[in-house]
Order: sequence, then structure tokens, then C-alpha cells
Amino acid sequence: MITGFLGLLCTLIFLVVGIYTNTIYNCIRRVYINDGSEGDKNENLKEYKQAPGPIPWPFIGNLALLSKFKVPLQGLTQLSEELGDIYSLTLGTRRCLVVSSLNLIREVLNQKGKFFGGRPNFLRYHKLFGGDRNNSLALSDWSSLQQKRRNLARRHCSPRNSSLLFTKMSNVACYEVCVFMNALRERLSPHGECEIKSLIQQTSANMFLQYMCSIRFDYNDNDFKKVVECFDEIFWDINKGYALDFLPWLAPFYKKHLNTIVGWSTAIRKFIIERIISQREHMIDVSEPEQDFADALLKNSIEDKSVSRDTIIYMLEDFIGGHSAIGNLLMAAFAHIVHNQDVAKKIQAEADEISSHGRRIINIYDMEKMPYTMATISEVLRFSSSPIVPHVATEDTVVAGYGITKDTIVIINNYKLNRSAQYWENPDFFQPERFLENTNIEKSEMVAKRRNSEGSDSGIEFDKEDLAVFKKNSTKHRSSTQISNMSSSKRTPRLKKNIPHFLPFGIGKRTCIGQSLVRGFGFVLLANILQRFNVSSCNLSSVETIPACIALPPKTFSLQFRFRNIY
Ligand code: HEM
Repeated sequence: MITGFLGLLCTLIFLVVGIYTNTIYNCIRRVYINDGSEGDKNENLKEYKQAPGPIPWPFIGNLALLSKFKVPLQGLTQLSEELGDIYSLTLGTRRCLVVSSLNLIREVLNQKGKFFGGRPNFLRYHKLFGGDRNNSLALSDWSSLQQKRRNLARRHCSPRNSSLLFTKMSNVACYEVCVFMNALRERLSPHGECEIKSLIQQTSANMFLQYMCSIRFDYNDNDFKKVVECFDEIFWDINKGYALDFLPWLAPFYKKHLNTIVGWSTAIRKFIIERIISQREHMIDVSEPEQDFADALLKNSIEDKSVSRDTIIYMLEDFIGGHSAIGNLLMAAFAHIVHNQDVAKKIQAEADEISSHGRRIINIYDMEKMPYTMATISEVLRFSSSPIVPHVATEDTVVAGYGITKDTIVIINNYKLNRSAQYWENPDFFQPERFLENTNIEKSEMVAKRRNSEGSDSGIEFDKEDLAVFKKNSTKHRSSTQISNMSSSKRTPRLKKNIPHFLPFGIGKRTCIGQSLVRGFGFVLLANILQRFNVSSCNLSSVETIPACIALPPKTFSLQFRFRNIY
């Protein structure tokens, strides 16, 4: 009995020592990279130390350092004050690198992007996508399939301003926002209150569904309601950090939660197959022009045998799920507006002018003409500072002269980028004006040229055709107003388009695919709702956003909507 116990103890000690030795080895391991010169490969290897960082504890690594912060990115920002803009951490037993400055973020995501195309192997990610995170666009490692999926999605998710798809996006958004207005009227309490989040999510979901699958669902359809709730739960969950991600041995304690995640994703998949895909896949005719994104995907799976039916279903799920981000973004926008009523007034002034005091619905083509409203969306994105899914080094490499070992998780600290006085004046104030500039036409042309030559560093896709339209409009504007306007002091505000340190959608090869949809649908919702309603709250202290997070809990604050007297 005693020998048995001693044997167990020895095995345990041996295990602990073994694991900890491995953790320490991972911290001190050097990286050897060929310096590029000719000759014997081994002789030309240059040695690189890893970035500095605190010594890890057994099993938990440096997790305790973050445990005192409610928001991990705030903790990482505070650590960067001591350790610098590039430092190493060990979270659990996983080696991590935290980068917090614009130049370093650019180096990781842009210049060295090909070495950082992986995503972390978190258990939660697998559970969300049928047991394999590579089924997901955002959570998969980089691969030729991923490239193919991105290419397939590009035309539909980033339609050109001059395209028919852009018109479809606009029409769909306008139609759905009208349905929303009616539904909202029915749901308002006598005091004008409404638990608005679920309705906004349903509206946003229907915009996506109509645009991508040419189908919409009634707001009273219980299956639809349930599925929209599941998407929102997942969005909330994925935006939270869990100790489990770095300490997988905690899995038995998270069993219930992991089963809940599987339940949400199974319900979504069932809905997509039964209510969207099944009728369509039998009717698909590859010789006919594609009707929408779902058509494009289904046709592709027939024509390209390397793209399976499952891939198509997961892709649809991923993209339709994008609606949750927009619903949450809008809720965050309302939260700020409720506390800053002057922002609401300025949006309303733009909205009244564009819509002739509500005589028409504001559409996506009005975005250019409502710079303050667009600036508000940018400010919500800056303020919320949505975390970037971590990247993973796929081979040994070097950043800023430090060696990065294969499988290191790279945490992009965009919170510091968005909320530091180094980059922004009064960073903790909500000020959409920071995204506006008073510009004359010469300057706008210069910006357009610069952006075209620099590429889409801010992740904003800007192709040649858009540039041509943009330039044509600028020239048209100049000939009609003549240069006299330039000499007069009247200048119109314009949205600043190339702020190098503003990267809400990431940069590089894994940049967000949904940014045009975010701007377009987000704009139509925000502009039209504020054109019709004054938004406030009976309980101002309940209306809060969460730092370094675009998501709000599925059950969150209610808001008060009062019709505006606009005529
Ligand atoms: C508030 C709205 C949104 C924000 C702030 C946002 C931001 C981001 C960021 C920062 C990334 C990561 C870039 C990187 O890893 O380097 C990303 C990736 C991605 N986003 Fe978004 N996003 C939003 C909405 C959407 C929507 C509506 C869709 C879908 C229609 C979408 C689809 C994707 C996909 C598929 C990826 C992964 C791309 C890849 O890994 O190759 N996003 N997004």
C-alpha cells in the first residue's frame, strides 16, 4: 500500500518536473535563422533570443498576472508599460508573444504574415465547428482551402460600390429596416421602452440572409428566433477569455459549458440545412447565373470536388453569423449615444438633411454624404477595440530582432493601439469628430493616390475601379463647384480614410472579410433608427459597454425609443 502510494507520488513529481522543465525549455530556447548569405547552411545560422518576459509558474505559467484584471487586454497593456511593446508570456504551458505597437503589429501581420497564418488550438474553437476548428474561416489555420474560401467570399462580402451586389445590399438593408421600424412600434412599452437587442439581432440576421441566401424569416418564427439567440450566445462566448483555452486539463470542469456550445452550433447547423440549403441544393443549375452567395457556394461545391458540402454549410454559417457582430456593434453605438446625446443630434441633423426629414429611407449610397454618422461607427469600433483572434507562428521566425518559436501564440494588443494617448487625443472620450477632417478636393485626391499606392494597410479594400469612381466624382464635383469654392473658406467635413494606427478589421492576409457589410448594414440601421427615434434610457447606469470587447451579453440593457417630431 505504502509502496503503491510512494510510486504514485514519484510518478506525480516526475510528471510535474517534466512538464515544468519543458515549460522553461520553451522559454529559453533560441531560434536559429539563416542570415541569407550563401554557403554552408548551418554555418550561416544566426542565433536569436526570445523576447523578454516574466518567469512562468508550473502549470499556470503567467496566468496569475492577468487574473487580477477584469479585461485581459487591459492587463496586457499594463504589462507592456513594464516590459515594452514586445514581450513574451507563458499562459498555461503555451508560449505567447504580445505585440503592442503599430510597427510591431505591421511586422507580424503584414511583412511577416506568412509566418503567422495559424490560429490557436483552443478546445472551444473545435467544439464550435463540428469538432474541427479548420471548418471555420476565422479560427482555421492558413491553408490552400482557406485561400479558396476567402476568394469565394470576396465578391459577395466586399461588393464594389458600382456593382449590382452593392445595390442589392442597399435594397435589402432598406427593406429590413422598414420591417424593423414596424416591429419596434409594436414592441414598445407605454413608456417607449424595449429590450431591443434581440430585435436588432433578428433584423441584422435577416439583412444577411436576404443578401446571401435570398430568404428572410418572420420575427415571430420560433426557430429563427432561437437560431439568432444561439448566434448571439456564441458571439458573446467567443469574445470572452477562458482559463480553459490555456489550461486544457480543466476540460472536465467545463463539460457542461462545452456541451452548451455544441448545442448552440448544432441548432444553427440544423436550421441552415433544413430551412436554407436543402431545398436549394436540389434545384441548383450550374449553367444558370448565380443568384446569391449561397448559389455561388453550392455551384462551387459541384464544380470543385475539393470543396465539400460540409465546407459550404460551415462557410454559410460563418458568414451569416457575421450579423451578430453588427447587432452588437449597434448596441454599443446606442450605449454611447445614450450617454452622449450631442452625438445623436449630429447624426439626426445629417439624417434629416439626406432624407428630406424622413421622406425617404436612408440607403447605403448615402454613407459618403453622412460623414458624421460614419465617424460615429468608426469611433464605436475604436472605443470597443474588438480583440483580434490570436495568430500562431507556423515556423521559427524573428520579429524586431527577437526569436519566435514555432507554435507561439501571438496576441495582437490592439487595445493599446486604440486607447493610448500615444496615438489619440483624449483617448478615453467618445469623440466621433476625431475621424473627420475638413478637406478640399486636392487633398482628397492626394489621400486616394496615397492609399492606392500603399495598399489596404488599414484592411479597407480599395480597388482600381473604386478609385476610378472616386476620382471621377471628385473631378465632377470640382467642375460643378469650380475652384471658387476652394478659395472661399467653406469646406465640407469628410471621413478620414487612412489613419495608420486605426486597424479595426486587422491587416494582412487574414484581414476581416466582412468590413463592407459592417459599414453598410451598420450605417443603414443607425442612420434610419436615429432619423425616426430619440434613443435614451430610464436607467442610465445600466447602459454600459465592456472595455476591449465589441460584444455585449445576450441579455443586456433595454432602451427607450421616442418618435421624433420631424416634420
Ligand atoms: C464589428 C464588426 C467586426 C469587426 C470589428 C471585425 C474585426 C475582425 C478582425 C479584427 C479580424 C481578424 C483579423 C486577423 O486575424 O488578423 C476579423 C476576421 C474575420 N472577420 Fe471580421 N469583424 C467584424 C465583422 C465581421 C462580419 C460581419 C463578418 C462576416 C460577414 C466577418 C468575417 C470575418 C472573417 C471570416 C474573418 C477571418 C478571416 C481569416 O481569418 O482569414 N467579420 N474580423
